[in-house]
Amino acid sequence: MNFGELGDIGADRTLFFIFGATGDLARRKLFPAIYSLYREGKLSKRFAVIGLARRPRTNEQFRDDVSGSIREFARYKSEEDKQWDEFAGHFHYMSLDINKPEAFAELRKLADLLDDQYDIGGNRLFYLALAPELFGSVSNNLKEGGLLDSSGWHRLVIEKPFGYDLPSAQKLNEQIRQVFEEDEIYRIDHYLGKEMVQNIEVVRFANALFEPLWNNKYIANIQITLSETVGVEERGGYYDHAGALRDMGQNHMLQMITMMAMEPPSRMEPEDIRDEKVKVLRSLRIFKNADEVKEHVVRGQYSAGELKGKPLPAYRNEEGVPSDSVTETYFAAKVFVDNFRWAGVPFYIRTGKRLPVKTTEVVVEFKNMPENVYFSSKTKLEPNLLVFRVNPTEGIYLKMNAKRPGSQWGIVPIAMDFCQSCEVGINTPEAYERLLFDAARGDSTYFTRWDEVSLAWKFVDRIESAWREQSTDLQYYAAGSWGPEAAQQLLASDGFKWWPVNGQLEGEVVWATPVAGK
Ligand SMILES: NC(=O)C1=CN([C@@H]2O[C@H](COP(=O)(O)OP(=O)(O)OC[C@H]3O[C@@H](n4cnc5c(N)ncnc54)[C@H](OP(=O)(O)O)[C@@H]3O)[C@@H](O)[C@H]2O)C=CC1
Ligand SMILES: O=C1O[C@H](COP(=O)(O)O)[C@@H](O)[C@H](O)[C@H]1O
Repeated sequence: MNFGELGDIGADRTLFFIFGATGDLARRKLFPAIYSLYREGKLSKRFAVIGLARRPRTNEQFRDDVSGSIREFARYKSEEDKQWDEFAGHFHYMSLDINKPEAFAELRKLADLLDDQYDIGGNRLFYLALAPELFGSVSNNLKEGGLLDSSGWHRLVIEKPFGYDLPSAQKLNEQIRQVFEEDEIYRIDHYLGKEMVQNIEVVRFANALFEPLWNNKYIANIQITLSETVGVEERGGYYDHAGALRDMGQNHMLQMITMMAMEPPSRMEPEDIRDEKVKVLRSLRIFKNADEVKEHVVRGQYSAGELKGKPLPAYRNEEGVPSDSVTETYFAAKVFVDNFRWAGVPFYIRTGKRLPVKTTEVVVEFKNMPENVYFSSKTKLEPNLLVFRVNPTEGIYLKMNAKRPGSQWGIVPIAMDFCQSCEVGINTPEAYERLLFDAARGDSTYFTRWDEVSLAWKFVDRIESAWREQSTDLQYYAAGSWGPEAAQQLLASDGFKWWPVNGQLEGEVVWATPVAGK
């Protein structure tokens, strides 16, 4: 299938500063992303990367690290790359302790040198792949060290978590705002870099089929599932401090709600889109008290269980997790967007570790047709579903009712299941590629603005404070199961159910993805 030209504006000349260049994020995501951009010709040839961390490394050692990371994680194979040495030559390393401001004067010298060598024009992108506690010091030291005196643009890209709650996020924001303007700050939420999350807007606003129905007259509910099979891996310390609501809810899940619920922007420009997303967050119903939280939010923690015959430990026995932890590894919630379009439509969201499958899906369940005379009493009419398959399979699934072939009035559910990842394969950009590309060309659409972040924290803080009051609400679920039973009840009490993820529904006839040339 031919998906045509991209039509994107290329990235500007850029000097990338990767703080935390010896860390996990740089290795798994950032170096491979830079490589893909280079291979696809999206990066200007006039670029350089300075890797920064405390560990000593020569340029050669650093280039070996980068090469290893690309061999392991990139979607293009470096072995087949005749230009590899040319690419690797753009990478430089400097050992630097962020807590030592004097090191930044040295960094400036290196930056000015590379700026001249690669004719970068003073454009600087500072990527902080670091613990958030260091964000303030880096920003300040960049300024004091003269790194922001170059003639081009300066952009700060920062990773989540952006704070622990609203007060800590405000403090963090004040620190970086002392140095950078809001429009120079690119806050990463990697879900916004995912192809199918970006596709939500297009499917909504480019199809006469959906937008007229996109409201409380025709939509019964919206379901968002982010399920993971993994536990907390090596991040027990961080995770136990955060929990599922802060780790996934405050950012990825609320962002997906905004994409589903926003009004059409006046233009497809970053600020117009972000303005509409902010309006959704302003319309989120904040639960009034702990009882309301209890009624609308389920939280759980995994106990020992198994998946595909493999025994799995309880969360409390994971490395770095206290044996008496009451941190949630799962939550499900019924959320309301109290505005004209969405009044009365529940948004059900759930996420958890150690669930049976890894998947991210957004399901739109349309209201059912009246069971009028046309339908025989024997026929159970299923609601229409539109599913955005975000991760790991990317695609769009649409379920309808049709006449059962050969019958008189029999009805059979049929589905169109478009598998984008099957079609596009290796050409699907990974989220970090998209986001690095956007940051380097100054497109902030898929980064979160401060007002979005602060409103999301306001919503989350209310739930967190209720949980602190009622810590006994934590429910246990066996690792490898779909979470606490109460999460099923959340929907059942409204006459709904969670739709199965990652697969077709029982009894339906699927129209496979049309394949080019067939
Ligand atoms: N890993 C992931 O998949 C994801 C990570 N994130 C976020 O990205 C950030 C980085 O995560 P991750 O890469 O996993 O973390 P790591 O712990 O793997 O890496 C941290 C990096 O920071 C460097 N560092 C620590 N202290 C200093 C210092 N004083 N001066 C200079 N460098 C320092 C370390 O290098 P050295 O010890 O050599 O100084 C290392 O390169 C975190 O905020 C995390 O929450 C967000 C989403 C996903
Ligand atoms: O931000 C995070 O996301 C990952 C899941 O991301 P995905 O792209 O693999 O779906 C999650 O594992 C992690 O806990 C969280 O910090």
